[in-house]
Amino acid sequence: MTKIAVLGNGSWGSVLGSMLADNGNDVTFYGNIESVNEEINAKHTNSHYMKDWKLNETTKATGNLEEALDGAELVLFVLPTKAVRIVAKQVRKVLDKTGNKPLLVTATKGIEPGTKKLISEILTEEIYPNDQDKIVAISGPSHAENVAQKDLTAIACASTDEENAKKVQKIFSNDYVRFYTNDDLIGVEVGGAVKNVIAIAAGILVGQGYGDDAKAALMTRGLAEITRLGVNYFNAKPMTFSGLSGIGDLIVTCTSVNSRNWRAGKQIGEGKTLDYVLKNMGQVVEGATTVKAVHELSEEKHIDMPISEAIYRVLYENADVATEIKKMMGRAPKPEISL
Ligand SMILES: NC(=O)C1=CN([C@@H]2O[C@H](COP(=O)(O)OP(=O)(O)OC[C@H]3O[C@@H](n4cnc5c(N)ncnc54)[C@H](OP(=O)(O)O)[C@@H]3O)[C@@H](O)[C@H]2O)C=CC1
Ligand SMILES: O=C(CO)COP(=O)(O)O
Repeated sequence: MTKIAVLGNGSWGSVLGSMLADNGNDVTFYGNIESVNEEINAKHTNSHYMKDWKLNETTKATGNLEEALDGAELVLFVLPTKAVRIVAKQVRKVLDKTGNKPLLVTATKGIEPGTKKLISEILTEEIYPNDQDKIVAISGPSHAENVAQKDLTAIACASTDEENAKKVQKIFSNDYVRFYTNDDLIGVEVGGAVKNVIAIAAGILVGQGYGDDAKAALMTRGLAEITRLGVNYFNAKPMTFSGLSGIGDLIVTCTSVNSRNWRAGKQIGEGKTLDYVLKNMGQVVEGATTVKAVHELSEEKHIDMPISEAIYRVLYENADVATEIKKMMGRAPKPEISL
């Protein structure tokens, strides 16, 4: 049995935490909404984030970070990207006081605007400046709604330290979720973060009435630009993008109604504003944040990211969707394969 603190009890946090408790571990959630913590403790439900579903009855929730981290051997970050650095600083204070050095696992998918850092880079900076090896990222095609129903799922777990990736693989795996180790921590995170931007684009195409050919073209060219960013800026391995955290996650997020990013894109394609969509989603739409970081990188490092740039203009510069699609299709002819 491993003592685990799960930071974030939204949709993915509560499902992963419950799954880890099903696997026989001692799980405590840390959440910032007292009513959610109270509901988990009293009824083992989380009705705002996961309707008609029950968590494992051994799980507990608290709004006190020290209590959640007490004796934790593994700390799982499942927060929105915008909250990771804030909470990581608080975690560092507690760990410095107790001397505890747990393994850190991130399930968050995003790139921080401004710093252009991935989640493992934020955790390294804020918690383990000299020990990136103690950080593992889990990422792959996995929606909370499916895993909650014990649907069959496969996820990558990546670390610069093979033993730590294997530890996480062992703790997280069961008969419905299979974890594969991967040594390309950065590549796995890039795929998971940037596919959210492409999923917004996939939703927009559906909202505009386009069909399957358009979706396939978008996903394929989307993967080309994810790979270009990963290899040229982050030094990721190209093969990683053919795996679960690359093409795998892109497929599920661009085709599933469970995807928050796809649903946000569809509404934008139908003419709703980003403000309206974000206010009414009630859950995090990471692609809307990550696209800012991708835009900064594309401009500063001259990395060709035409789909992400079009999404940035639609979301933040009031660009017209139909005009952006026309511009994209009318770009100068080019060969298919180029990094
Ligand atoms: N949902 C899914 O199926 C999957 C999600 N992910 C990734 O997991 C991450 C979390 O997503 P998801 O669970 O869907 O998000 P949700 O929006 O469902 O939940 C996020 C939770 O984190 C809370 N939170 C925000 N800021 C803080 C803070 N400072 N301290 C503590 N809690 C905070 C939110 O509260 P509040 O409402 O107050 O902001 C909310 O309860 C994202 O990066 C997402 O991409 C990855 C794979 C699957
Ligand atoms: O990362 C995910 C699936 O693997 C979740 O995607 P959404 O945030 O779009 O729901």
